[in-house]
Parts: sequence; C-alpha cells; structure tokens
Amino acid sequence: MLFHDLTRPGTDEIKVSDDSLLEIEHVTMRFGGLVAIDDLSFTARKKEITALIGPNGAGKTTVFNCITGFYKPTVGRVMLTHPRKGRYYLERMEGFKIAQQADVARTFQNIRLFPRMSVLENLIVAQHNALMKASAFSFAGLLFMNRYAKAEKEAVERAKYWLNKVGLYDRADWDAGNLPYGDQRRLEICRAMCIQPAVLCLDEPAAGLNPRESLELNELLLGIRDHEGVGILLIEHDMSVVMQISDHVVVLDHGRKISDGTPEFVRNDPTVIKAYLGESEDEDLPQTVKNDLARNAGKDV
Ligand SMILES: Nc1ncnc2c1ncn2[C@@H]1O[C@H](COP(=O)(O)OP(=O)(O)OP(=O)(O)O)[C@@H](O)[C@H]1O
Repeated sequence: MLFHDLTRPGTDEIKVSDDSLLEIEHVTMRFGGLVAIDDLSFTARKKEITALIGPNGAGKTTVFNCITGFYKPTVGRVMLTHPRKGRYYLERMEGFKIAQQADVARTFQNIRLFPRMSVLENLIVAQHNALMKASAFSFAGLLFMNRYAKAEKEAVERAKYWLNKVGLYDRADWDAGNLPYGDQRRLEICRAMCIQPAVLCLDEPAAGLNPRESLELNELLLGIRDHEGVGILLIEHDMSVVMQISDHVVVLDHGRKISDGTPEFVRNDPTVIKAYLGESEDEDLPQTVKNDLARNAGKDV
C-alpha cells in the first residue's frame, strides 16, 4: 500500500502493516513535573475494537486528547492510516483539522449533545463540514449550485440511517435533551458516525448505563465494527463491555503501558490484576470481597 504524508511533505516512509489504523509511538505527555503518559506505544488496527483501560488517573483520557488534538504530545508520534485517504501525522496537525480532514471522531465522558436542538438536528449539525463545502459560502459551491441540495439530502439520509439503527427514528423531532440517558449516549455515537469517521474514539460510552443499555451499546459497537468496518478506540471502566466486545486491550497504569493483548490474555495477566487490586491480593480479605474486586477487573472467579 502506498502512503503519502498529507500534513508535511518529505517525511521518510515508515513501514506500517496494512491493517494498522492508529500507531501510537513512544508518546510522552508532561504537565510541568507530572508525567501523565510515559513512553507509550501501541497499535490499534482497522476493523477492530481496541480498549484502553486502567485505574483512575492512569492517563487514558490524556491519550485520547493527544490523538484528537486537544494536547500536543511532549514527545512521540501519533499516526493515522486513513482507510480512504492515506497517512496523517496527527501530532503535527492543528486540532480542528484532525476532525475535519483526518476524520477522527470522538465522544466525551460527559454528554455533549445540543440539548435544545432536535435529535435530527444534532445529526445534521455534525455534518456541517460537508454542507459548508457544498454551500454558496465555498467557491466550488458557488460554481455548482445544485451541490448543496444534494449534500443536504445525503446528510438527512445518513442521519435517518443512524436513527433507524438505534431505534430513535420516531423521536427524530424530540429535543435531544429530553431523551433518556442511554438514548442520548447512543445518539452521541450516531452523531460521531455521521461524519463517516476513519476511527471512532469513545470515552467511557457505558458510563451510567444500566445492564440492558450496556448490552444495546455492545450491539451498536459490534455493528459499527462489523457492518461499517470502522475501527474503534474505547476507554471504558465497565469490564463487561470491554471483555465482551474488544479485540485488543491495552492497559495503562501511572501513564505506562503494563499489558497489551487479547481480552483473555489481559484478564489473566498478574501485572494487571495487581494494578487493579493493589499489591496485597490479601489473604485477610473475605472471599466475597476478593470476588467483587476480581469481577471488577474482568476476571472470572
Ligand atoms: N491538563 C492537565 N494539566 C495537568 N495535569 C493533567 C492534565 N490532564 C490530565 N492531567 C493529569 O494526568 C493524569 C492522567 O489523567 P487522565 O485524565 O488522563 O487519567 P484517566 O486514566 O483518564 O483517569 P479517569 O479514569 O479517572 O478518567 C492525572 O494525574 C491528571 O491529573
């Protein structure tokens, strides 16, 4: 496969496997004296769900912020091999271009819908880049006036497609803020999918969901992987989600990678168990407490 650097010409060609989607290479992020990420490297592959897990403060959101342009890594490289467009060096791009040109989509820990806009409007607004390009506010749009009508029709069709997928079609005209919490979470994922992303980065999508909503989330994410062919990078504390749907799990602790492999490998890795349970996998803890802790770490007991 041929790659070209779309952000800076003349960069040396680097060997990357064909199925690589995101390559995090020796990334370090410092905030003054605090090292939030410490020499982190891992690969997220195309058409896979990669989960980034770790105890609170491990550096997971900081990794997302480095990928999506909210932070520039102090050291290291973040490469995206876009399935349709070629390679991007994200750490060199202006933040807004990472979404606009490299098609990196993201959701946040807290819901960030426009609550007073309708469900459908939230999905149309997400597609404003494509609509602006086709509008009379762009040169190309002026030359081809019918382009806007076509782009608008496509945006509405795409929105309807996703609303149908998650069973929100009949509530398209509701204010987004009036949807139940679990539906709002899924609407956020639909909104991210409406930009036809190269990679979908989800920060704790299962937070606050009940078990039924978690199952629906699992189905939605597996569908995005299997039917849309979009790679997902997922931060998640809910191990029932992580262990059931991930192809690949990367574990962070204090900014360092401590494990990397299949869910099966990671859940049995003693280093991971120690990071979650602490040094003393205590003899003196009651068995029920040990079981609860192990279950939270995604380990069968
Ligand atoms: N902008 C910032 N300035 C200073 N320190 C920061 C900043 N952002 C993150 N940190 C610190 O970096 C460390 C990692 O934080 P981060 O939010 O990435 O962890 P996390 O694994 O996502 O945690 P959680 O699971 O609780 O969301 C923490 O010590 C945090 O306080």
